[in-house]
Amino acid sequence: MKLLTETLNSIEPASAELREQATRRIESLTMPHWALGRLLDLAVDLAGMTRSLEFPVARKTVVLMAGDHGIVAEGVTPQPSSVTVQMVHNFVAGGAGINAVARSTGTRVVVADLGVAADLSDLVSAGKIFDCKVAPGTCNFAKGPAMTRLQAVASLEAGIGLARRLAPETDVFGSGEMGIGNTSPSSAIVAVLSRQDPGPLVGPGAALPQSRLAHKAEVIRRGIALNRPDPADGIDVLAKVGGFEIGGIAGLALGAAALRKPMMVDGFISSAGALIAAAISPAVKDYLILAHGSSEPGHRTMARLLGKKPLLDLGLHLGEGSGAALAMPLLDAAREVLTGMATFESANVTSEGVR
Ligand SMILES: O=C(O)c1ccc[n+]([C@@H]2O[C@H](COP(=O)([O-])O)[C@@H](O)[C@H]2O)c1
Ligand SMILES: Cc1cc2nc[nH]c2cc1C
Repeated sequence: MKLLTETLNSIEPASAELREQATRRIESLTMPHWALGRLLDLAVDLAGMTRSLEFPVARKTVVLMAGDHGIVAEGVTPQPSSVTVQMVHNFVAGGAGINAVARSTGTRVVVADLGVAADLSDLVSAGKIFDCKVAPGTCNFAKGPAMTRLQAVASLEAGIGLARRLAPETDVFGSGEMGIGNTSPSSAIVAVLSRQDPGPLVGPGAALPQSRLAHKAEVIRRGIALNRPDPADGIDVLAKVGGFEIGGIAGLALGAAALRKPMMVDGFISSAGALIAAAISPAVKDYLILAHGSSEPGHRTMARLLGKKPLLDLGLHLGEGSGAALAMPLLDAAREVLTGMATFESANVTSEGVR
């Protein structure tokens, strides 16, 4: 609890002064007013987060957190839990979607076990993954809480610990996850925090047939009614209906914010982690960038609660951090615009009528 408290105490809002300076600089650059649109909004955000007009974004790290879910016993996913550990091996071997996308954008991928229901000690001792295992899978939240409050704090602190450990070699964090069943806790989290029925917030996840969606929604509805998570207490929501990798993502967001570093949020599950972080510390939102709009239906509500517009809209629903890795080059573009463009004055371009 000490690490969490210390981290929460050191999160400050983004700098209004640096946002203002970035805005003034942009208005002096040789283009019609705000002509590079949301790329410029991104530049202002990054300046405010990092307190610099020459914000560093070169070193990008997606932290891919894996965990298993007791709720799988309720038939909410067509995939067996064993796919989680199989995919962890695939990530380490470089053969997954995230590995391909990350290679193409110069993004490093690190893998952490937050709660996989399998023995990963070989990969841990070979230094291929971080061992942050809280427990081998959550409990079934249709029958009781997914985890204890202590375990929820442990998962948050594991994410904070990863942020701290990777910070010396990271300018921008990206969130990623792998966990068969994890769209169910994610739908539960957005339902609780938006105080809505889960029905419209439930989607196919990893290809659940349309005919099973009503069952999935009913299981989640029952889990919420049974556990009664308190929407005013993010840790309680995480403990009652969350997941270990979701807690890890929330912790990564808190840790990054405390270090004044941006975190690129991937899709549906990552956004559930971001929502937990924001429920614990609203100022964390200043350090979050929403990479893309997931095609899971509940993601729109998540984006609204986070107060963010996704950068990309490509129909992605893979998870793993793939959308976060894909959006990373936009940060380089934002930096180059702010630092590399000529001003009206330096380039001798008439600014009348455009400012
Ligand atoms: O991030 C997303 O937008 C996303 C949307 C749908 C599915 N996923 C991935 O699919 C898995 C969870 O799906 P499910 O159906 O088993 O709950 C998990 O490993 C996620 O990484 C991810
Ligand atoms: C193969 C596979 C890869 C994934 N990556 C993220 N979730 C996944 C789910 C499955 C089933």
